[in-house]
Amino acid sequence: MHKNESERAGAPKKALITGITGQDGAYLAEFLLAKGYEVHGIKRRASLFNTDRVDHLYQDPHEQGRRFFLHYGDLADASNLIRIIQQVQPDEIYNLAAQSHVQVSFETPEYTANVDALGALRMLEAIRILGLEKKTRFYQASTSELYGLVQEVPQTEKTPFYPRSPYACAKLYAYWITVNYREAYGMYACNGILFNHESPLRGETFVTRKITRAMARIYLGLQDCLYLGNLNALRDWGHAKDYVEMQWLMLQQETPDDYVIATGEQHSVRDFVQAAARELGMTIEFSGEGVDEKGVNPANGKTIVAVDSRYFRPTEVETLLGDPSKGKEKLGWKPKISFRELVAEMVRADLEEAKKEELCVRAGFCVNTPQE
Ligand SMILES: Nc1nc2c(ncn2[C@@H]2O[C@H](COP(=O)(O)OP(=O)(O)O[C@H]3O[C@H](CO)[C@@H](O)[C@H](O)[C@@H]3O)[C@@H](O)[C@H]2O)c(=O)[nH]1
Repeated sequence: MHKNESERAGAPKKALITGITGQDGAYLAEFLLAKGYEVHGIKRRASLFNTDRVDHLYQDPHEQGRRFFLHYGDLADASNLIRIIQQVQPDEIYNLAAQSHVQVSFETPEYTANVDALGALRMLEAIRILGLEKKTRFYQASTSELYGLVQEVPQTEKTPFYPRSPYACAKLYAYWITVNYREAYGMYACNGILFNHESPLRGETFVTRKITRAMARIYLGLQDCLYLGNLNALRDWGHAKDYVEMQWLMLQQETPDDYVIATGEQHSVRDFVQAAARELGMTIEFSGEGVDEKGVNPANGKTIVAVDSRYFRPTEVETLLGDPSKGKEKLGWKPKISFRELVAEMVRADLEEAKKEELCVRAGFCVNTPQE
């Protein structure tokens, strides 16, 4: 495996993670700290802390031998990125920050392009401006959304792209600029084409977390109904914890390359709802086919899942299925956590959250939890 300057000098390797407060950032930071890295993360300034996912990694600035550092920054701010990279002198950069919600990108296309497309360019340019092309390895969080209107099943590193949202169009630029800087300047830059990856740390408005959170709340009587969009959408869902290992592996090779990260297994949104319900011992039925179908609880005849067209996208990605053979062969990687285990873990975690909420409600503390 590749050894760099820092390791040869006996110092810990340094990693810089953009998007460290997100799901993947948190798992990756934990993973790299366990490997002995010094980990630096960039977080955006907000009026709330927004560091819940990495709070357990926080080290008091007065402690000696700290290996975890957070810096204020933003992918829209080039001079700030240059300053942080100059200060940290990272061996590896993981560019995970993004406006990552596909539906939201239809409402904020320009912002999404600025952060997701130009943000990647700003990072690559910063490395070049600082003359770190030979030192700093770069990972770009690319996405299966690039395949959009799929041209081939399953999708591999060679499948043509057909983006279907402002988000995917921005990510298409980021993918190609990463390839271009690799070819033009000999940089060690890689794209991980990640299929959907979930966990209890997933944001609440992505469909899996929305489902597990709602089912747990319905189970405890805190919510009546779950409104969803396209129940027929098919996704290749893996566990985020498995996928961050692959992100790291990509930067440890002799030569840089692009890889699909996926499970090779596909399920529909409807399957996910049913799997979550099963974990809670709830049986729901979807009556009839088509978009107006309703999930009914046979125990009391109540509708617990209903379709709301508000969640339909102007252009939908109907089906995604990845072929991770290249990563398996070249990097010796394979996902360890099954679909069933993923759903079970998410449901368990959300049931714990819902129980806390129930306790507050019963004790008279009114919490108005959003149900988006
Ligand atoms: N969010 C959401 N999606 C819904 C809903 N109902 C149905 N869906 C469908 O569920 C599918 C998955 O939606 P998301 O969980 O929002 O994820 P995504 O659009 O596939 O994008 C995620 O995965 C990409 C990797 O392929 C990532 O690149 C992207 O950032 C995001 O994490 C989509 O087809 C969406 O239309 C709903 O109520 N909410």
